[in-house]
Amino acid sequence: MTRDFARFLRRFAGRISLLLILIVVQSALSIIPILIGQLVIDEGVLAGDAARLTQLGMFLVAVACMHSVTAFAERAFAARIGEDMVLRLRLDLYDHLRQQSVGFFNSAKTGAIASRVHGDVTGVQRLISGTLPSVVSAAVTLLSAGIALIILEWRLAVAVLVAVPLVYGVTAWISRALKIVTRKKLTANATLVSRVVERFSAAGVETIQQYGCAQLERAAFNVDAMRIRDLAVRQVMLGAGLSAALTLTMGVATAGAYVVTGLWTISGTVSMGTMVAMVALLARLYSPVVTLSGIKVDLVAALVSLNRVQEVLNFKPHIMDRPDARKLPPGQGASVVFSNVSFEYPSSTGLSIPSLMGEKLDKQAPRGPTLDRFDLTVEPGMTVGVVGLSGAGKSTLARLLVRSWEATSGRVLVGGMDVRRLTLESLRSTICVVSQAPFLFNDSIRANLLMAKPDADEDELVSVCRDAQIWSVIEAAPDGLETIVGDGGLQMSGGERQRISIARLLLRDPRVVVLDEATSHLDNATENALQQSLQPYLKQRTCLIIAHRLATVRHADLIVVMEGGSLVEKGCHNDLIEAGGLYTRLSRSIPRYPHES
Ligand SMILES: Nc1ncnc2c1ncn2[C@@H]1O[C@H](COP(=O)(O)OP(=O)(O)OP(=O)(O)O)[C@@H](O)[C@H]1O
Repeated sequence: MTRDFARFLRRFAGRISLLLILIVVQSALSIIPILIGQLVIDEGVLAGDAARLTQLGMFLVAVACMHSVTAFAERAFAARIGEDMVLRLRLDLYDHLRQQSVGFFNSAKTGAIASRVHGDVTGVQRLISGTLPSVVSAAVTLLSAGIALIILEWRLAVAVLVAVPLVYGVTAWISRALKIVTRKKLTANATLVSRVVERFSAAGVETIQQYGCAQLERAAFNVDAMRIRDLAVRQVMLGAGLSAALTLTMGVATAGAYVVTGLWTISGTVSMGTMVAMVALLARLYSPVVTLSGIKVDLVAALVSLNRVQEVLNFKPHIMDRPDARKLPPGQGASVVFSNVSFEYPSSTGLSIPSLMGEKLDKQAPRGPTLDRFDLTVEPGMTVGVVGLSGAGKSTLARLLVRSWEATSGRVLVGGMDVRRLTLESLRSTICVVSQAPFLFNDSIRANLLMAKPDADEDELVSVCRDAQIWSVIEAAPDGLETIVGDGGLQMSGGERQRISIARLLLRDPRVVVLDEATSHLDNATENALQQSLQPYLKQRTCLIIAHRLATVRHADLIVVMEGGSLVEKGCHNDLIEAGGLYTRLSRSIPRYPHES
């Protein structure tokens, strides 16, 4: 972790060096007035030299001016560097998370990820722009006050040093306890955020209300919140205990210094000015120690945050471009081939970071094979219907195609190339999957559409919405394309969401289209109209239509029937009905609509 942080800091080496110089100058300037104070008493006041007094006074003013200018510059510069580092860290984290596979996000809790990107990064920011400059400043003050004390009276300096191991021991012991508590508190915070994000989503609230489990949920929230309270109190008590112990040590040491230097002054060993300067320096010496002990609390918290950020940055994505990955050559259609593909969803362990997953998910075992030696060839421009019982593995085919997961054995080919040899960017711009429950972002319909083609003009948007049979709905809405779809698109009906995402697919204009129950929420008439308007579009593309409703696929060039992850039947509608197998049973068990003969 320290190595990673050092590598990260190296990117800012030039500016950090400048900051360090500013801190050193600023801290050294805070010691000079004390040394001048000694001269003021001995050479000005006690010697009765008014001219020397005035000269020293002017010198003090000059030092004060320089001190304030450097202090201001140091603060401003530290803040700038700190914020720049945080920006870099946030972008690194964002880019890294963006590359993680679907499996990573399936296993991780959304709230836990959010608290890494926001809470922990803010913790690191405090480290960089607040804690680190304070540490350096306190250390430099400590050093310069120590040197000045040795120059003034080395015997007192030695006496003071005796207290150092004691201070160090107390600090180290409490810091260890603090580190554990801080880590636990951050995890507890993430758990609470995850609960709030999930339970207070529109769908979460609806489910809780429907099943009347609000009291149970409240109790669970209370447990999480109480845990944070207890840990926060323990954290503050440890920090306060550390400060109290150190303040007591400093108080005793200062009293001792007063008595000792006072006796030396009485016996004439040191001058009055030296005594005043020594006591002032002692305060300068101890105050950084107290500051450093306080900082230790922040430092521990910030280092834990940094560790948690690094943990994410060091987690290698499971699915990424190979070094020799290529783009799919341009062309019209693209074939899709599943060649002897077997697949088993792996256990959650290793898919994501344990501290993002929570204990239960981390212990989940694999569920067994989902696809078993599956073979299918879809020629360019062909439309293939995929049907089968729920859980047969139909949607898994789509997930393997876009490489959200990788086949355990066998090969998946698009345009004749193994998907593992294609760049993810090229693969995912070639294939577009519309699922049964498409996700819309809480923004306008226009913004959701423009995701697929940011430069699409108004005519294009209207045209794809007409083809997707959603334009009449948008036109009738008071805000038209500016209508906000709500959290997850929940202010639209299921069928409207599906049609908006089909419009988005049309804008994206991929070479391979996968419609995974993409029209399942539509009434028959609307589905028919949609099929009619999509026909010319789909004819030019390679198409996989996954459906339960057999009418959706009956006109496909080929229909494949899946059972338990294997292909059990294939043919056209009439052949399959005649064969009297699973397809026929499916056709009987699903209620027929009047137009399905
Ligand atoms: N991310 C996952 N992790 C583990 N198992 C999964 C995951 N996604 C799906 N499965 C399991 O894989 C099997 C096949 O799922 P899949 O979604 O492909 O079925 P399907 O045929 O599309 O079903 P449906 O018709 O109900 O949509 C199911 O048993 C499911 O529980």
